[in-house]
Amino acid sequence: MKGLFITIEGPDACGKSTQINLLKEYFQNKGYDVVITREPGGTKISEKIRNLILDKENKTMSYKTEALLYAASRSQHVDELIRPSLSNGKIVICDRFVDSSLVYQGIARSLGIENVYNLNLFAMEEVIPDITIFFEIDECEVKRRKNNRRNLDRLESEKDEFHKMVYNGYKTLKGMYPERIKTIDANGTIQQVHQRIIKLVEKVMEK
Ligand SMILES: Nc1ncnc2c1ncn2[C@@H]1O[C@H](COP(=O)(O)OP(=O)(O)O)[C@@H](O)[C@H]1O
Ligand SMILES: Cc1cn([C@H]2C[C@H](O)[C@@H](COP(=O)(O)OP(=O)(O)O)O2)c(=O)[nH]c1=O
Repeated sequence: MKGLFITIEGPDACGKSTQINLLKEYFQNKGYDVVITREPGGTKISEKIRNLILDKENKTMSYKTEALLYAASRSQHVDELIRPSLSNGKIVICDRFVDSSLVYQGIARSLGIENVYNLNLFAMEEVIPDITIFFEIDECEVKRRKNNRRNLDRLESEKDEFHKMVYNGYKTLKGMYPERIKTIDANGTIQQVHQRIIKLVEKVMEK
């Protein structure tokens, strides 16, 4: 039995983890076995790689190194947690996955979508999300939500221009993979956004 692999994408602080927790409860109440996880991270080794990448002290890290580390973290995550969970018929909900690399490293860091995709194909092999939910949100609302946080990591501290490239990058990706990547309006209250996600997910599960 094959499970369901859902990934959540969007700009920093758009509300992904808040919604992932609600979605997990929703599925559990329906009796499903759910695994929630995140990238970079999700396993002990991948979390160590995460600390290395996001540490503000590592100012001289090259963009290529960054892309390779994200892919290394993903490879471990897929082999140790995601693939086995899906093989056991579980629903896996992951906060960011390959599309973050395509957008942040491929587009915003200008390494090229194709280059970044190829090295991630090596990392993920056949494990591609069944559905990717992209959180579309007003720039001002993201800033408000970000202000609720005290410590910004190395990538979050990038300038507005970088975050604009990320946001537009997601729109480019959506054009490339319209069947897999679905957009939801992430403005509004936590409950409003949750209901929009449920609607979308129910449609996917009907198929
Ligand atoms: N719909 C919402 N309206 C207002 N604030 C929100 C909403 N969703 C999340 N937040 C708040 O915004 C901040 C970032 O949310 P979080 O879920 O951590 O985002 P992400 O996982 O995308 O970084 C948190 O302080 C969270 O409580
Ligand atoms: C998974 C992944 C994340 N990232 C970035 C996006 C975020 O700025 C950061 C992860 O931080 P995190 O705190 O997990 O995300 P968020 O701010 O959305 O809650 O790493 C990449 O650049 N490439 C990737 O492949």
